[in-house]
This record gives sequence, C-alpha cells and structure tokens, in this order.
Amino acid sequence: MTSVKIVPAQELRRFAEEAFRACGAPEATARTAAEVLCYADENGFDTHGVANLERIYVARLLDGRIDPQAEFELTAETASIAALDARGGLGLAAGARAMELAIAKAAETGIGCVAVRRSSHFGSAGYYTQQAVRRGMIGIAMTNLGSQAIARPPGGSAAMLGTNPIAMGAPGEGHPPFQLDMSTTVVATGKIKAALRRGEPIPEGWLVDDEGRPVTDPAAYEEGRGHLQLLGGDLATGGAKGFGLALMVDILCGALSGAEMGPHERLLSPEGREAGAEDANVGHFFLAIDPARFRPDGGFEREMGGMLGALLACPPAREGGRVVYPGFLEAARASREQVELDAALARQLDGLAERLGLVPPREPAAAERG
Ligand SMILES: NC(=O)c1ccc[n+]([C@@H]2O[C@H](COP(=O)([O-])OP(=O)(O)OC[C@H]3O[C@@H](n4cnc5c(N)ncnc54)[C@H](O)[C@@H]3O)[C@@H](O)[C@H]2O)c1
Ligand SMILES: O=C(O)C[C@H](O)C(=O)O
Repeated sequence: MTSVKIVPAQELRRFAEEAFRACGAPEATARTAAEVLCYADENGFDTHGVANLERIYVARLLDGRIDPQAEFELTAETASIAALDARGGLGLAAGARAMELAIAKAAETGIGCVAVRRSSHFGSAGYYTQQAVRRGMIGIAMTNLGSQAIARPPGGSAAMLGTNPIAMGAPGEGHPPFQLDMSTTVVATGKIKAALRRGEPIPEGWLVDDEGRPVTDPAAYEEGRGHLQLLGGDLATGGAKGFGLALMVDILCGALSGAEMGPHERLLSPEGREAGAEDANVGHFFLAIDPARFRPDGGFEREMGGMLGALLACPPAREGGRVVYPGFLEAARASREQVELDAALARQLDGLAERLGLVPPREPAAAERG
C-alpha cells in the first residue's frame, strides 16, 4: 500500500462518528459504529474499515436501506441466550450491543449466546470477539450478508453463498490474545476491489468462471464473470471444508435468528437474485464463554499462554522469517495508534467530508491544533 496520509486513530474515529451523526444516527449509536468501523483500520483489516464508510454505510443510511434510529428489540431471552431484532438498524451498533449482552449472560451463567436478525453489514467480526477477550472471556462472532450470493459451492457453476466470516478470540497469559478473524472465502471482496484499483491481476484461486476455470482479471468480479472460491477452492484441494464452514455461518446467523440465508433456490435465476435484495435482513451470531467457570484455577489462560509462546518459538523455515499466530500482528499494529490511508482512500474521505459538510480526517499536527 502506498501510504500518503497518516492520521491518529482518534481523529479517524472523530470523522467516522461525525459522518454517522450527519446521516441521522443518535450520538451513542454513532460513537459505537465509529469505534467498531475504525477497529478494522487500527488492526490492519483495511478492507473493512473507513474504506466502506461511504460505499456501504453512508449510502444505505441516506437511501433508507439502513435506519439510523432503529431501536433494537429483544424477541426471546433466557438466562444464557437471547434473540435480538435489529429492526433494519446499523449492524455495527447491533453487533456491539449483542456481544455485550452475550458477555453479561456469560458472566452470570458461564455462557451467553445471542442471535441477531434484520441487521446490516457489521464490519470486522474481530471487533466483537475482542469485546469478550477484554473481559477475560472466549468470544465467537459470525455474520452472513442476507441473501448475498457471490461464492460458489465447490463443483457448482452458480454463486450461492456470501463471504460469511468467522472470528474467535481467546486470552492467553503473557501474550497478545489469539484472534482469528477470517472470511470463509479464499479472500474477502475488498482484496479484489483493491487489485482492480491498482490495475493488477489477482492470483489464480480467488475467482473462477461458470465452468470452474481460474479467473485472474479483478474486473470479472463486479461484472459477474467470476465467482469467489470458498476456502480450499476445489474439492480436490479441501474445498468441502470451506464450504461446510460457510454453511455453518449461514445456519447460525440465518436459520437460528430468522435472518435471510445465502443458499436459496431463487438465487439461481437472475430475476430471483434481483428479487432477493442482498444485504437486507442480515444475521449475526455471538457466543461468549467464561473460562473461569470451567477452570477456576486460571488454567485456561496459563495453558493458552504456553501454547502461544511455543508457537512464537517455532524455528522459521527461512532466515529472517517468523512464526506468528492469528491476532499477534494486529496487536502490534494497534499499539501504534495511527492509521495509514492510501491515496485513493484519503481522496475518497475528503470527498465524503465535503459532501457531508465535515472536516476530513487530519494529520497529527493539524488534529492536535484542533
Ligand atoms: N461483515 C462482513 O460481511 C464481512 C465479510 C467478509 C469479511 N469480513 C471481515 O474482513 C476482514 C478481513 O478478512 P480476511 O479473510 O481478508 O482476513 P485476512 O486474510 O487478512 O486474515 C485472516 C486471518 O489470518 C490471520 N493472519 C494473517 N497473517 C497471518 C500470519 N502471517 N500468521 C498467522 N496468522 C495470520 C489474521 O490474524 C486473521 O485472523 C475481517 O475482519 C472479516 O471479519 C467481514
Ligand atoms: O463487501 C461485501 O459485500 C462483503 C464483505 O464485506 C467482503 O468484503 O467480502
């Protein structure tokens, strides 16, 4: 990434919060949404941070597809589970609220599980798992994207699933937490869009055409000539496992909550795809587990710490290399508290600031002057 603008993390959050407010979100909702969105930039998941502010959130808040003032409603609740209806509101805020609820239930009973329906794009799944990790708990978070159909089942010629991400976080003594945060497709769409912006081909294995042949032209994705591959790709290379994981996400986020599910027969025809508006009635799934209830002697964190330390000590295959585990690099980045915006993104945010009448994200010296 060519870095042309470095902004303090706080300044980026200030801008995002003001943008959500300018689109009608109440103060608390805007603050939470900005924090969740910018978590992605602060942790190196730049495909899911402010790069989506205008394209996904501002666009849908302003055209009515997302209701900035939606009041979330609990539709079922026991000591350890809850179902939340986000009533068409911001997934970024609904997700944070749902995980808070799961954590509160886990603090009481050892486990808390919350399924959410009628939500919208919730950004990086890892934000929610670190909510649990900060309280010493294990967190799991997933989302589907309603009836989005951009990934093909291995061996099929039609796209029927979304990028269905899964995140899991767990604390470990003496080391940054384990934080797995991944789409169940080989890549998230943001990486294809970035290659298109840079005018570069994409590697074989990301997209295939209707006959399953590799596609390396990133434009093919938006033009409907390339379907995303699920993790593992073809059946011969383990594709059934990525397929199964993506379906697991649809089952827990869709069928369990009452949200839309990707795999749907009507998606097999262009008219059917048109009728099933993607990214409407998005579902999420959150789980918080308190390890202290299983092992009151602190054994979980101790053994996690031992495992993470052992992995870091693994001798590298190549000189100068290093083995790290999911979450390690993000923790190192987050402590820098500064975010790098590439030229195209900085320009995009300047344009959005002008459109909404806001001060764009400022570089450190200007931000300090206020
Ligand atoms: N809201 C949505 O609908 C949606 C859909 C898809 C993806 N996403 C989000 O997109 C973001 C990016 O997803 P992605 O699949 O492109 O992630 P990615 O490929 O960048 O990273 C996936 C995982 O690999 C780990 N990792 C990366 N380099 C590593 C290394 N050298 N050693 C060990 N582990 C390493 C990361 O810690 C991460 O847990 C995530 O935050 C995800 O939640 C959201
Ligand atoms: O961008 C999308 O529509 C889906 C998801 O957030 C992704 O990047 O794959």
